Amino acid sequence: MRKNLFPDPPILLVCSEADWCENLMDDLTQDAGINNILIRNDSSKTVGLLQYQEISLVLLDPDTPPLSGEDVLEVLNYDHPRVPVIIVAGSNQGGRASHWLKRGAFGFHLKDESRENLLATIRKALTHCELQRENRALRERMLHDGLDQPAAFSGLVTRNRKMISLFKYIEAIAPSSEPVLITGESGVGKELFARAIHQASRAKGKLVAVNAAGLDDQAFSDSLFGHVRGAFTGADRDRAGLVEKAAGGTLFLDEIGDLNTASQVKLLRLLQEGEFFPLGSDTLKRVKVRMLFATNQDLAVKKVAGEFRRDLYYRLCTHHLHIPPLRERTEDIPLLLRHFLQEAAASLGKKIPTPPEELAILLSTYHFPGNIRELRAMVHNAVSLHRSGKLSMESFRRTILTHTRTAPDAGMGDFEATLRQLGQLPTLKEADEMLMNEALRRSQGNQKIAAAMLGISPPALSKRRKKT
Ligand SMILES: Nc1ncnc2c1ncn2[C@@H]1O[C@H](COP(=O)(O)OP(=O)(O)OP(=O)(O)O)[C@@H](O)[C@H]1O
Repeated sequence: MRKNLFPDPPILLVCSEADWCENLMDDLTQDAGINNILIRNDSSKTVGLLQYQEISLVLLDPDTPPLSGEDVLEVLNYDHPRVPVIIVAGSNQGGRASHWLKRGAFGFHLKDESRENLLATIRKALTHCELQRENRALRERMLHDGLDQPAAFSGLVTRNRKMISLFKYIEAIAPSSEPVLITGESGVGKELFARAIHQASRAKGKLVAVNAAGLDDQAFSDSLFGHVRGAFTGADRDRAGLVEKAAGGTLFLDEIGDLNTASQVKLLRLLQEGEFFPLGSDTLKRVKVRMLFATNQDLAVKKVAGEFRRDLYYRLCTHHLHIPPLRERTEDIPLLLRHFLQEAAASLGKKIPTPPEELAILLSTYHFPGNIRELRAMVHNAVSLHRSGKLSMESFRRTILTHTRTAPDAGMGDFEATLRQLGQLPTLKEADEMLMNEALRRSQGNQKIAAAMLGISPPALSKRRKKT
């Protein structure tokens, strides 16, 4: 069976010291799972090879004959500017780091230095290349309209432009192994996005989801990394964790903003090194798994407050999707309404009810703190109450009215703040008129809905409008 090769495309090692090359290859395979390396002991073959073979990065010993290291580096930088070159030099080059960096090398290491530093630079260069590749793919994708894999997004109902751009972004980054952070208010569809990323990645492994909320460090480590027999009371046999179950696939960690600080350290190690210790074991395990994270909290604020590690924060943000709340994409409401009417009717074994035309308008006036989950619940509730004829708007009205009047975040704080900033207040008559106009604008001219928003009856609204 063909082994999984990493990285893909390979690393090119240009060096004529065969023993050193072999040692380095062993170390890279053991310490970083790097098993795709080409070796050339003749520097004149380097440039030619890159003409027909894609290469991730070049490790160049500048003393490899017959060309000078400076010449090879110059040609590589000129002809293949996207391929980073790391100089790995003999001790005769000690103290010449700035010489090589000024000439465009990505990094400089002496052969007899610790491997750890070299490994860190290689990892950095590989990430750099991957991000560059994704940026190019992203740019190309933005220029094209359609989606390559519409099936991956079939569960996400939308016609909003921002959402479609997010789908395109996902297609561009789906093949990458970098983490993705999905943010957005509760109920906007973060889990559905995680599923779409997994599907678009065409990964062979499974999608495994875990919720980090309420997990202490022991529960987190046990869930993710598993344990060995005797690790704690009751651990009567070895048990694999979710990371292993997701190997070759995707691990989706929801509510990442709630992760305790001890677990944050372990997660960072998993992300950076792909390594972890099962509970009670001192044997490192290594897996390849794509990691997705979701939260409805502002991680930047948590980072500043010292509740979320800075290094982990920056690692998570490599790719970031922010899903807009439903109130910012009201054009989706009619589509979602139809979708959930069909879903609810099917699950309740009823005929799909016809909604009144003004239902979508009523819904678009509401701020939906619970987003799509809230809309779904409203529709399921209305369909379960429905007997025959047109769908009644009553249950929708009641929910909206209750939430609008009682919600602490119904926008009244903003309104008061705006009022305080006004130099001159409007007269009561002017304020009356402005409010009525705004309600009618939001309700697309529907008097009944506008009146409900203002807390008066439709005849009262009509009377007041005649007076102004
Ligand atoms: N665009 C959409 N089309 C169809 N259904 C959707 C869409 N977005 C969300 N939903 C549905 O809304 C509900 C909530 O979605 P989901 O669980 O993905 O939200 P979330 O952002 O992960 O929420 P939370 O932050 O509370 O975990 C689910 O039933 C989901 O199927």
